[in-house]
Formats: sequence, structure tokens, C-alpha cells
Amino acid sequence: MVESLRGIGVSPGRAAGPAYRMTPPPPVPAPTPVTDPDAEAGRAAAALAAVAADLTRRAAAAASGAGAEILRAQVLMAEDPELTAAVLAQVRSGCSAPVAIDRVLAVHRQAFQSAGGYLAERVADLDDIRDRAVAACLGLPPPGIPDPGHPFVLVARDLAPADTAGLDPGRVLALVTEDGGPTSHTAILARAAGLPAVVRCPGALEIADGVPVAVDGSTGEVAVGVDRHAIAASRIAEQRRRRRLAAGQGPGRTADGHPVALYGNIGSARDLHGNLEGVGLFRTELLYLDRADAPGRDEQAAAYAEVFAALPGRRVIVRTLDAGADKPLPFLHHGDEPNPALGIRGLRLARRRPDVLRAQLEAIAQAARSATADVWVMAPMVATVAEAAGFAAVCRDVGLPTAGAMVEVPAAALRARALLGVVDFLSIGTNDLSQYTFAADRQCGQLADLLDPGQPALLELVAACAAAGQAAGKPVGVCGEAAADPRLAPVLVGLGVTSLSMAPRAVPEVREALAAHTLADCRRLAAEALAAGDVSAPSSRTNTP
Ligand SMILES: C=C(OP(=O)(O)O)C(=O)O
Ligand SMILES: [Mg+2]
Repeated sequence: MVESLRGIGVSPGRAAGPAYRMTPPPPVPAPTPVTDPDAEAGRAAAALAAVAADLTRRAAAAASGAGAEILRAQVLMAEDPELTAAVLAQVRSGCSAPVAIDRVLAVHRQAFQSAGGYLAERVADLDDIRDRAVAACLGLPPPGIPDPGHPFVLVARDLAPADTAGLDPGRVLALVTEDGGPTSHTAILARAAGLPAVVRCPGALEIADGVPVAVDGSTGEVAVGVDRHAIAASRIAEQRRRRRLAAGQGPGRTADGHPVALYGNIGSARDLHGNLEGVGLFRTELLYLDRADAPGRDEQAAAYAEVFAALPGRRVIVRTLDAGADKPLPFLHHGDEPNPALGIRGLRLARRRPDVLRAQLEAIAQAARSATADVWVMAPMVATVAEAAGFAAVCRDVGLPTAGAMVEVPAAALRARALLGVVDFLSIGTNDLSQYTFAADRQCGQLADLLDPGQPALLELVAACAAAGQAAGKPVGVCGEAAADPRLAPVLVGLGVTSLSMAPRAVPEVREALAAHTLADCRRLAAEALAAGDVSAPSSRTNTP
């Protein structure tokens, strides 16, 4: 019997294969007397060395720069001679190897936590080393992403950024998570990697390892216990879909030729994929991660220049540093904010550190001077017209003529007309705009229905921004995850947005969706979406013989 689970499809495509769940952390065994301390010390040292070697191998193979950095930092921790010495001392005082590792890492954990700031943020990495080393001592598989030796569908509660660092799209066919939401790390990673994914899928964790499943990342359906015919049918359907999408090329247009620029969202030049019309969101936080101070002007300019050089004559919209809340940066000393998402984040950081913003804009201007790319800049988390005007003034001062504001808080959407009096374009960040409109934490999978970009309240705000853009004759794009949804793209175009920016691998699907609708269709769909009832939470499970 095939059981059908349903979640939210967040990355289109179909895949089928055996499901495997994330391996849970091993339990630390109760303390037992040690009869051969030398052999036990050897076991502990070998476990730490094996963890370091495994993390080194994963760092070398990691797909993303940030992921590799996290793993390399973990290798240094696992190889720390003081850590090994402390573990061996514990063993010699009578502890078993796993208990010694657990105790010593608990002490380090406490020290990291009390130090606060950067070190406190590394606690999860220490926990991961402990879990891996304890598993190595016990001869258990390492926790985290399983390695069954053949391609598989990965099932998890949710994926943390550190898990995603080691994800190999060659082995993982699709992702299914019980938690998570459309803006979770899992969803963003899956879209970036072009992996079909379903999140917020009740019952997913009950799928036994090795059971064949078929995943549809468009509809959110997960069929459990499928036979080999269903697996073959899913593979053929996916191959056809990929061939069809590869055949579609060229700029974004509706069926009747109305142009809609389709841009890519990137974090560095490594994310560029396919023949993009341009970049609509260049997230620059990656450059600032895991360091004691802001990167220097030349280092920044080199990173920007690499992207500009890859897109000669095309538009690249660089977003200035969006630190704080879900993207904390140790060197900015965010302090103890009771509500970081409502605190000093995004452009607000310039109130405390105007030098950081100015230095970044100077670096962008420096890189833009020797490039043919059409470089625009925009500020995150703009709330008032005065903030936007201040940002635009610095941009022009450093020689960046085209400055825009992201619309991520309702205040900005409500004042879109006035904003367009002081900036050249708007870019709607629907991830944060949903969060702030619905007072729903964007990381909270349980509130996925409130964070659904199809919510009419969110679409009303998009419509207000687009109308302001049309009145001012200035572009208004969408660069949040909503833009990557092929079902929503025609609605956004019907509301009047002029560009959609998304994970580069999502572009072909959105291009195809737009080409299937005329502008009149899009307007009709937009009117229907605005008039529709609220989006409610999905959750259903059915059985079919
Ligand atoms: C594009 C957005 O920015 P980020 O996801 O980087 O916060 C957004 O908030 O929609
Ligand atoms: Mg945002």
C-alpha cells in the first residue's frame, strides 16, 4: 500500500528513491570502570583524529565557501592539542573514552558560552564534534547526513546551515523535512542546488530507512512505499521536465511579450548559474562572516569585481550588508537585544557604524568603475523615507548613481510613493515583509501558513509598491523567495512588478510559467489572489491501495 504524505513543495522537480533519515546523535553511555586506561586513551585519541580527518575531507568537498569555512573551523577545534590532552587526562583518571570526550567538551562548551559573542555562536559546532567523536568511539555511524552508499532521499526534522554544508547534490535526490517552512534554510538550499524539496511534511520522520518514496517538490506530495514502476515513472517525468526547461531560453516574457526581467539571487560568484539576465540580489554578508573585523576595501572590491566581470553589460544589484537578527556578525557586537529582529539590523547598523556602510559603498564603487556591468545598490530593512534618502545620498557621494530601497517592513510598503521620490527603484524582500506583516518569525516552520507569500495581506502590500512604481515610472522588483514560486510569479507580474529575482536554478521554471500566461491572464490571477481567502495551514495524510 502506498501512503501519501503532503507538505509544502518549496523546490520544484520530482525524484524517487530510498528514504534515509538524518542519523541522530549517539547517547553517551553511563560511566563504567576502565580496565585498560592505555587502550581507552588510544580509543579516545583515534576518535578525535578520525573526526578531524572526516571534517577535513568534507571541508574539501563542501559546495559553498561559507560551509567550507565552518568545517575548517571545526577541524581546528577537533585537532586542538589542549582538547586531546584534557580528554586523555580524563581517561587516565578512570573515565571511558566517550564519557571523557563528553565531559571535556562540556567544559569547553561552558567556556565558549560564558565568553559570549563569536565563541558563543560556535557552541553548536562543538556539540557536533562531541557527537561525532562519541559515535566514533562507539563504532556508530556519524550523526548528520547518512551515507548509505547510493543516492537517496534525505528525510530530516529540518536542516541546520552546518548540515547543508556537507550535502552532496550528487547523492541526495530530494529533501523532505517534517519542520521548516518556505523561507527555512532547507528551502533556500534546495532551490539553490536545484533539488526537489518538500518541507513541513507531517509524518515524514516516521518513514523507515530504505523505504522507496516519490517526492514532488511542486505539489508537496510525498508517496511512501512506491514500487519500481512508480520510481521509473518519476525519473522519466523529471528528465522530461528538465529537457523542456533547458529548451526555454532568453529573457523573461509573458505569452504576449510583456518583459519581466528574471534575475538571480547570489551570495558570491560561485552561485552564478546558467545564462542570467542579471543579478537582482547580491547578498554580501558572506564576505563578512567568521572574522574579527570588516573586510578591507580592496578585498571587498575584488569579490564584487568577480561578480561584475561575470555579467558584462548586465545589471547587478548589490545589497549592502544586512547583518543582525538571523544574520549576526560578531565584529559588530550586536549586544543583548531582547528582540533582534526588531533591533539594530540591516540599514539600521549605519546609525552605529556609518563607517562600515560607507566603506562598503566605496568598495562597490571601486569595483564598478572598472566593470561594464550595470551596477545598482540597495539597502536592506529601510523603514522611513529619511533612511532611504540618507542611503541614496551616500551612494551618490561615492559615485554610485542608482540607489534603491528594499521593502521588507510594512512601513516602507505603505510609503512606497514617497520612497520612490528619493530612490531610483524598490526591491521587495518578501521573506522579511511576510515576517513583519504577520508578526511571524520567518524561521518558525509552525507558522508556515502565515509566512506563505500567497497571503492576500502580503499581496496587497506588493500591489501598493508596484502601483507606486508605475506612477513614478521606476522599477519595482521582488527578490524574496516568493519570486521563485512558478505558481506565484504570474500573480506578482499581474500586480505590476517589473522583475523577479530568485535562486539561479529556479529561473527556467519561472520563465516557463510566465510564458504560459498573457499579461491579461496575470492581471486576472492577481485580482483573484487579492480577493481570495487567507492561506490556511496544509496538513493531510491519505492512503491509497
Ligand atoms: C530577500 C530578502 O532578504 P533576506 O532573505 O536575505 O533577508 C527578504 O527578506 O525577502
Ligand atoms: Mg531580508
